[in-house]
Amino acid sequence: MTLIQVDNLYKEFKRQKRKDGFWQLMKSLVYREYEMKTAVENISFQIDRGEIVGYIGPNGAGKSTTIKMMVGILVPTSGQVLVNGLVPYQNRIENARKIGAVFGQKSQLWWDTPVIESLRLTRYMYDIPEDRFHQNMKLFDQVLGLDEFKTVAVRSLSLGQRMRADLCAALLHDPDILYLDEPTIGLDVVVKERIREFIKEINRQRGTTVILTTHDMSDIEKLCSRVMVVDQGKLMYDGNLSTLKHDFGNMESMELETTEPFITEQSLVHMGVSVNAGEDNKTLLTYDKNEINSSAIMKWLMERYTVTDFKVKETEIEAIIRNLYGQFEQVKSKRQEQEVSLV
Ligand SMILES: Nc1ncnc2c1ncn2[C@@H]1O[C@H](COP(=O)(O)OP(=O)(O)OP(=O)(O)O)[C@@H](O)[C@H]1O
Repeated sequence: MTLIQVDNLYKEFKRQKRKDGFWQLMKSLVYREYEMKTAVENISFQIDRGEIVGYIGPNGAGKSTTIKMMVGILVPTSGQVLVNGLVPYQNRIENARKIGAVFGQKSQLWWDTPVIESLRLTRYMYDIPEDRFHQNMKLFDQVLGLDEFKTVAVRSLSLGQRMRADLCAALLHDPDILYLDEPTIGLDVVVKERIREFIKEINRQRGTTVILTTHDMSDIEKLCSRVMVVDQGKLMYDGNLSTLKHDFGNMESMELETTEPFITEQSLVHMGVSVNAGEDNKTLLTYDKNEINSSAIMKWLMERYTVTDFKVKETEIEAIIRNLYGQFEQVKSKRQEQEVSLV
């Protein structure tokens, strides 16, 4: 069932033109010139109830602008967003009752107030029944370990504790949708894991729909079945992680250890394998697995070396994403060609 419907969403900002040089800068203090910046360009998608969607892209791609339009903070220049059947910016209060949001570094809690008091104030604001508040607090204690710091003032919390407290505040009123902007940024691995587990648990238990932006690809791998990639305001990819990996993660590497030092031979380079020799007879071979498979490389190796250890590794999602921006158009046109030839 569709919960969020986005059609041809477009947002542009008017901003002051940047000038280089001292005199140009002085002039711009008197004569202001403006330019339009397109942040989101005709994006369309649907999100169903219960999905966990990763919304990713490089800095300045338009992620936050899209989320702000879904939350109702920003009004689109054109196009439409419907969340739970409501236009968010026209129904901000009603929409706010059904959503929870955690925006990276900004806390929604009262800075000088102990966490528990902040959460009680949130309860009051959303008119949450007393028993529901206690049930939720029990779950948050169990999964996020709130007890550790709930009497501490928000200003004295560590980043990880504050993020955990913010998540509780965002979920206290049982929202249908949880928007998370960089939920694990700056956290240590243990807290990251705890937060990911919590998000999964909430999604599993309550069917909460989660939309998250992140630069941490482990968040995507561990949480999201669906990924949307935005670049320069345009939606470049919308699909599952395995298709993304298949289309863009074609590089594989082989770590190997030999008894003798490895010598790069032209025949291997001609096979399309790049060689990176390390210390202690350890070598890293990298190749496109759509062009050559690991058994062919292994056969080549066995004929020349005594291999004492080897490990084949798929490209990590981080490397895929790094290589991916810019490659979209190629894959899109390849797909279109395939579709045309199938017709
Ligand atoms: N209020 C604003 N006024 C002018 N330009 C803006 C405004 N907000 C965003 N932009 C511009 O719109 C573009 C998209 O910004 P946005 O914050 O949505 O990107 P993002 O993908 O969230 O980036 P990041 O990963 O760095 O948070 C950027 O070029 C940004 O400079």
